[in-house]
Parts: sequence; structure tokens; C-alpha cells
Amino acid sequence: MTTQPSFVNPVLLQELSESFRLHNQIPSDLYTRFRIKRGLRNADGTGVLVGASRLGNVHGYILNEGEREPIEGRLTYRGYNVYDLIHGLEQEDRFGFEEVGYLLMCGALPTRRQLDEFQRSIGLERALPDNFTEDMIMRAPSRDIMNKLAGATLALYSYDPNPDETTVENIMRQGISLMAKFPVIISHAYQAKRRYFDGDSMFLHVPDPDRSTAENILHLVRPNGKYSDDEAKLLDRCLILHAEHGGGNNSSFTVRVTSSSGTDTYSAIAAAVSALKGPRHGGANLRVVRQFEEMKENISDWTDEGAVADYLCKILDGEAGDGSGLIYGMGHAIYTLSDPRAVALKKAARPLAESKGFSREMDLIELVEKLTPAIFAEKKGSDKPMCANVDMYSGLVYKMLGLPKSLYTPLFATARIVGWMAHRLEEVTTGGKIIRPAYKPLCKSVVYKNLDERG
Ligand SMILES: CC(=O)SCCNC(=O)CCNC(=O)[C@H](O)C(C)(C)COP(=O)(O)OP(=O)(O)OC[C@H]1O[C@@H](n2cnc3c(N)ncnc32)[C@H](O)[C@@H]1OP(=O)(O)O
Ligand SMILES: O=C([O-])CC(=O)C(=O)O
Repeated sequence: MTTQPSFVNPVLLQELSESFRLHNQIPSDLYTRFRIKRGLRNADGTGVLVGASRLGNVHGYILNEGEREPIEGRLTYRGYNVYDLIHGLEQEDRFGFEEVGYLLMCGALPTRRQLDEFQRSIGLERALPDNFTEDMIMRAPSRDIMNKLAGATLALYSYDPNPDETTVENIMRQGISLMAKFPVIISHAYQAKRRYFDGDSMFLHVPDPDRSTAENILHLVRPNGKYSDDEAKLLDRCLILHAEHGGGNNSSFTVRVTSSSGTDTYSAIAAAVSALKGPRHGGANLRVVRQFEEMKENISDWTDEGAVADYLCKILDGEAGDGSGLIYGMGHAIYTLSDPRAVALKKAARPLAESKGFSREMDLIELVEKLTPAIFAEKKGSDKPMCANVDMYSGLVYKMLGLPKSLYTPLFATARIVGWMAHRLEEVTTGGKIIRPAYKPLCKSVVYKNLDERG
């Protein structure tokens, strides 16, 4: 696989970019002057209310006399606390991601018969269309599995006999099919990456209709296709924790925006995958891993609080890390004192870290979690509480499960597909209006000049 060189003249590129910079400045004070809700946020940082949803609740603060009062985070799916859902599954010692998909998309927990039927349909839908892996994945492999997943999702439109109909029945059918196929697509795309970009062998295992999503992922990704029940159950819980997060998160809102135009399921979901890839959203789980790899290379004693604190200051100053100034895995738009998913993942990671020899790594992550809020507050003069988010510990859990880094964000998408489909169903049936916010126009009228009269 070779990339194509660019034929765009570099001198032209320089000139175009300089012109862009000259004509596209928007001073920050204009945002305040025109009361622009930058990032669709109110002045107090809360999100602008743009819709209503019965899907769940992301609860991170209480508004008291107009002020945000920090609280421990709580996440509910259709009214059920995500902790209670996982606790129930633990008690019955069974897989639950499919059931959570049912709950989110349909609105209520299934009976045993309904769940059996749902799982049977997922099993039958797992296989990709004939030659899909060869034509859509192997012929043009990508070093980024999220890009391949978005492309493959769009491509599935061509194989659907009824792709455009927006009835509940048709979208539900498409949701079950995508939920079933995502694990296969990301695993095959990963195998193609191994073969064509990493020079490794490729193992194209066949999905098993009788196994759960988590079991299929481990079976499809691992060269020998083997895994333990504990490993598969842990992955199942990770999928559940990533399944849904309100209508306002960037990728779900993307589904809302695209669905409101009346477009098809494949287009809306491909757009959501593309949004999730971003490093400030789901792509942060990969950045977290890179951030810790870099810290471990540059800090000789990982338990030295002073050295770790200095490094975090450098990251915030853009002198370390990826230069963005962001400490990945920290901060959240809604959660203040804690992200319940990070709390659950941390709890699951600790015993595994002890038994698999990752304790020092886990200690370092916990140290960063502990030090960042005060360092951030001091450097930025901010009094906003800051907590670890879902992406802080997920990478470590996946690493301990032997899953490859290039699948960390695709695993997020494989879980979030059920939330996205539920939002699509809700938007199509209850949204009722094309989403169309406004941008303050800042351009002044200019008199047109013919080509020969310009500079
Ligand atoms: C699945 C998920 O999407 S979870 C989030 C995963 N993302 C990350 O881990 C990336 C690091 N974190 C962040 O970039 C942010 O905390 C976000 C994107 C998650 C939330 O951003 P916001 O909603 O803007 O958070 P908030 O309003 O509290 O931010 C206030 C300021 O602090 C900055 N900030 C927040 N978190 C961080 C951080 N971890 N490192 C550095 N700066 C940060 C914001 O960029 C913002 O700066 P600005 O005022 O100059 O724009
Ligand atoms: O809610 C958000 O903004 C981001 C997030 O944590 C998610 O989508 O899981």
C-alpha cells in the first residue's frame, strides 16, 4: 500500500494559507460582544438546550442559584443507573452489552424471549456481505481503523436493499445489523493494517453467531482466537460503559444533526464515527496511551510527584505531549467531581494490574489523576473542578486484555453504535425540525473587481 504524493504547488499553498490567515481572524472579544454561544455553551459553561431525550441522563452538577455545584457523576440509561445494570449482570454472571443495546434502542429491558430473539438476529447479521472484506477493506487498507470503519459504514449502503427508508422498523433493522457488523469490520480492518502497514501476518477469523459481541471481538482479534470467560466479561462491561452519553456529546450530536436532514442511516453513522475519532472526544483514549508512553520515557522515577508535576506543566504549556496543551484523560464538559465510567474502569483495572504486572503503570495514571486538577487550577487560574474521564483508564484495561492500540477508539465506536442508533431513532421520530443554528456574519460588503483590476 503506497500513498499518493501531492501535486499541489508548495509555493501556491503558502500563498493560499497566508491569504487565509489574513482574511480569517475572529478576535475573541467578538464572541462576548455578540453573545455567541461558542461550542453551543452558555456563559456558565453549561450546554445550550437544543433538544429533549428519553435515552438517559449524564448528571455532573446541580444548578444552585444559577451556579454550578459540583457532585459525583451519575450515568443512567433509560432511567437505569449504569452501575445497577452492570451489578445485575455480575449477579447473573452473563454478558449484557446486547441487552443494553436493546434497552437503549427500544426503551425497556427485554424479557428472556425478547433478548433471545434479539441476540439471534444479531448473530445472523454478524457476517459481512459477500466479498465485502476483500473489496472494501483489503483492497484499500488504512493505517487508521476509524477511517476504515467510517468508509466501510458508508459502503454498507450499497448492500442494503432498502437503505433510505426512515421508518422505525427499517432504522431498527439497520441498527441491529450495524451493531452486529462493527466488531467484524474493525477486526478485519485491523488484520489488514497488520498485514499491509506493520508487515505482520493476518488472521481473518469468521464471526461466531452464537457468541456475544465481546467474545467475538476477542475471537476475531487474537491470532489463536482464544480468550477466557473473565476477559470477555470484562470487555463486555467496557462496552456497556461506553454505550451512550446523552444527545450533546460530539458524535451523538453529529447523528442528531445529520439525521435531522433526513439522510440515511449509513451516512449519519459514518459521520458519527468520524466525530468520535477526534482526540478531544473518543480519540482521547489513544492519546492517553501515547501521553503515558512519553511520560514513562522522560521521567526516570514515576513515583516522583515533583517530576510528574513538572511534566504536566510542560504538557499544559504545549512543550510536551502532542503540543495541544491538553492533558488527555482529564476534564469533561459535564462531569465535575467524577466520571462514573472512569471510576468503574479504574476499579476493574486495579486487580488486573496487580496480577498482570502493570501496577507501576496504574500508579502513574492515578498520580496524574491526583495532581492534574491543582496544577490546572494554578496555571489557568481556574476554579472549575476537574476529574479523570472515561478515556483515562480504558486504554490500560484494553492493554491488559492484550488488545492492540489501533483498536482502542474503534472499540469505543463498537459500543457507542447502540447509543447513536437510539439517538437516530429519537431524532427521526421526535426531532421534527432540521437542526440549523446561526453564525454571526462578520464580512463587510466589497465592490467586485474584474480579474485584471486586482493587485
Ligand atoms: C469520550 C469523551 O469525549 S471524554 C473526553 C476525552 N477528551 C480528553 O480527555 C481530552 C482532554 N480534555 C479536554 O480537552 C476537555 O476537558 C474536554 C474536551 C473533554 C471538555 O472540554 P470543555 O467542555 O471545553 O471543558 P471546560 O469547559 O471545563 O474547559 C475549560 C477550559 O479548560 C481547558 N481544559 C479542559 N480540560 C483540559 C485538559 N485535560 N487539559 C488542558 N486543558 C483543558 C479547555 O480546553 C478550556 O479551555 P478554553 O477555555 O481555553 O477553551
Ligand atoms: O459527553 C461528552 O461530551 C463526551 C463523553 O464523555 C462521551 O461521549 O462519552
